[in-house]
Amino acid sequence: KQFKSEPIEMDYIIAEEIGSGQFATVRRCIERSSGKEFAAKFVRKKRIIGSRRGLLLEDIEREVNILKKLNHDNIVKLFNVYDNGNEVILILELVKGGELFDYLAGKEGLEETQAIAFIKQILLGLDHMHSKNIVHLDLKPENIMLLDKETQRLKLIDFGLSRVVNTGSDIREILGTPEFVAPEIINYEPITLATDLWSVGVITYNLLSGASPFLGDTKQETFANITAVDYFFDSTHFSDLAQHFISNLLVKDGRKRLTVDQCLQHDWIKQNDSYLLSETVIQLANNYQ
Ligand SMILES: Cc1ccnnc1
Repeated sequence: KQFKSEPIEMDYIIAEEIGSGQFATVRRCIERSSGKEFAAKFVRKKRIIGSRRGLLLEDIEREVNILKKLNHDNIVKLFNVYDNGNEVILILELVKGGELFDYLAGKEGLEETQAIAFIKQILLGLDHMHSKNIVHLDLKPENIMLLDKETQRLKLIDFGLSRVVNTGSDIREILGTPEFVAPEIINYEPITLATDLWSVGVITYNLLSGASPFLGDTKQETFANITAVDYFFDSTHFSDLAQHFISNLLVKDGRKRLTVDQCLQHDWIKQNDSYLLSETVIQLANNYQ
């Protein structure tokens, strides 16, 4: 038995719904023994083979096994797993600040320093995953949450499509969300760690401009724009450094894209370090006046 079979209500008080997706509902919960808050992700199991509802146990186990391997500030932590027959319930770290998607809504893009701070955290979480040959495959603002409204700390939360990419087993499955998928996904070519870096390019474009570089009126149009790498920097939202960063990620050949390490060393990301350091020095100086 790999998941706990006693009723979850024995150990947790189940509270309000805080998120829901195609196959899962997330509710805030409180651990009875400690009073600590967590997120309980109820993942529906497929009852009938072929039915569109619910996930196969093997797919749920894949997400659990991947989460168990990960331990990083920018990745949601997994604490426990229950199986009540109809659902598998993941007890996860509670992330309360809402989706990056909603934070972006209604804005015409973020200030460059804010976007850099967000992308840097996504890259740090990705660096941890890629160091273990784990690829996310569904990076998008809906799957990135703010820890809380005050701090600007982010966590990657959904590993339902994540895979371990190792030499040999080349995965070729249509996955992910049209706007954010890389050309190799559409062309049914082997998926590599670089597949995530394409999505980082799309998300960066999105954070700076509020727009989506490849979005068409239909899924087919979006796919055509992606495989043609047909996008442009239409407006004043992009500094030269930002354009250089993005255009070295939105590259058709995955082998030619920046790696996570190269992204973290890129001047667009590094420039912010000096900005943050100077801000800190100014704060300290003010405190001593
Ligand atoms: C939606 C969600 C998922 C995981 N942790 N907190 C909130």
